[in-house]
Amino acid sequence: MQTITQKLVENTITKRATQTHKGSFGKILIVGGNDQFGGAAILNSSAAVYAGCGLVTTATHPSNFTSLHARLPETMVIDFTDDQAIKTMLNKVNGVVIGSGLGEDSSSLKILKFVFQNVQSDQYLVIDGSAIDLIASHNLDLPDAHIIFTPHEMEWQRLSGIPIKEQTETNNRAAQQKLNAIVVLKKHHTEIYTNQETYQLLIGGPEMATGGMGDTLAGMVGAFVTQFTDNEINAIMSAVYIHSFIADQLGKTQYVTLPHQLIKKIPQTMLKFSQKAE
Ligand SMILES: NC(=O)C1=CN([C@@H]2O[C@H](COP(=O)(O)OP(=O)(O)OC[C@H]3O[C@@H](n4cnc5c(N)ncnc54)[C@H](OP(=O)(O)O)[C@@H]3O)[C@@H](O)[C@H]2O)[C@@H](O)CC1
Ligand SMILES: Nc1ncnc2c1ncn2[C@@H]1O[C@H](COP(=O)(O)OP(=O)(O)O)[C@@H](O)[C@H]1O
Ligand SMILES: [Mg+2]
Repeated sequence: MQTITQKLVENTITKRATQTHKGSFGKILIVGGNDQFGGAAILNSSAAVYAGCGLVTTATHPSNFTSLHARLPETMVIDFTDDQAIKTMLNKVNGVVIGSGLGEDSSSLKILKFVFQNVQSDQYLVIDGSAIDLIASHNLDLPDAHIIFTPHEMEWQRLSGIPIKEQTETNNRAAQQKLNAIVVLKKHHTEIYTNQETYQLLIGGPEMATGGMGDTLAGMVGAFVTQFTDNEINAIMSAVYIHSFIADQLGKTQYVTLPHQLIKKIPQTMLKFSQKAE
């Protein structure tokens, strides 16, 4: 298992070129946040915007529109049951983040299936939270896309069938190969399984154990893979590293670190890393 190093992150978060515009830094569609879990959509979307994604559109339950806009005027919104609006957005974006707070009822399942039917093979597809559980419980086929799963240990148990106590590198790798997707297995010392290699995060800690912390990471991963397109694996590792790096910094003066506080620190942390590249 290889360690994710600070050097890798410094070399991934490069200085922005001047001859660019918002379309140069990724366009993503976030699909999540039902009427119970609106906070997940807010955290997903905020993390993506603060992590530098050029254009973010959030497909969510309409009851979340006002609170989302009040917290994050930078995002655009659509009703997540509006198939035509979703289809139009899927023709414009280069990445999708689906599942945080999506819920698991029949409406959530319909939305997930519709996105799977319409996502394009060259798009990044980050699958988190409820979407992972829906795939597991309904045995859904995966679409042709650049798929990145972000399960916590229980979600991974549901998806892979491997009980948490048996989630060894060998067992996890076998399940990852079957899925043929990148797996970010979130836990203390998160592990990332790619087709070639396993990477481990050695930073982060229990100050991060607050609901919404994974929703935040999913938004960051979406923003990084669509923005730092030279190397998708380095982009994912950088998102995972910076997420925990900020939490550790905040953890020096706070007993717990809240997802919305972490999100606010993303831009200044990215600047610091971008100034250190060789
Ligand atoms: N503000 C919002 O809108 C929020 C919305 N959210 C959304 O809610 C949806 C449901 O997601 P979820 O993660 O809350 O529920 P679920 O998948 O049942 O997992 C919990 C079960 O797994 C177990 N467990 C074992 N190991 C674990 C581990 N390493 N990490 C975590 N859990 C672990 C755990 O064990 P226990 O706590 O009982 O010891 C428990 O039995 C999802 O769409 C998500 O995006 C949340 O983000 C919260 C903020
Ligand atoms: N004790 C811990 N040590 C390190 N990281 C942790 C710890 N507890 C939680 N985290 C991190 O917080 C995030 C939690 O993700 P998740 O359970 O999906 O949250 P949520 O669904 O509530 O947003 C993961 O990135 C996980 O690695
Ligand atoms: Mg989660």
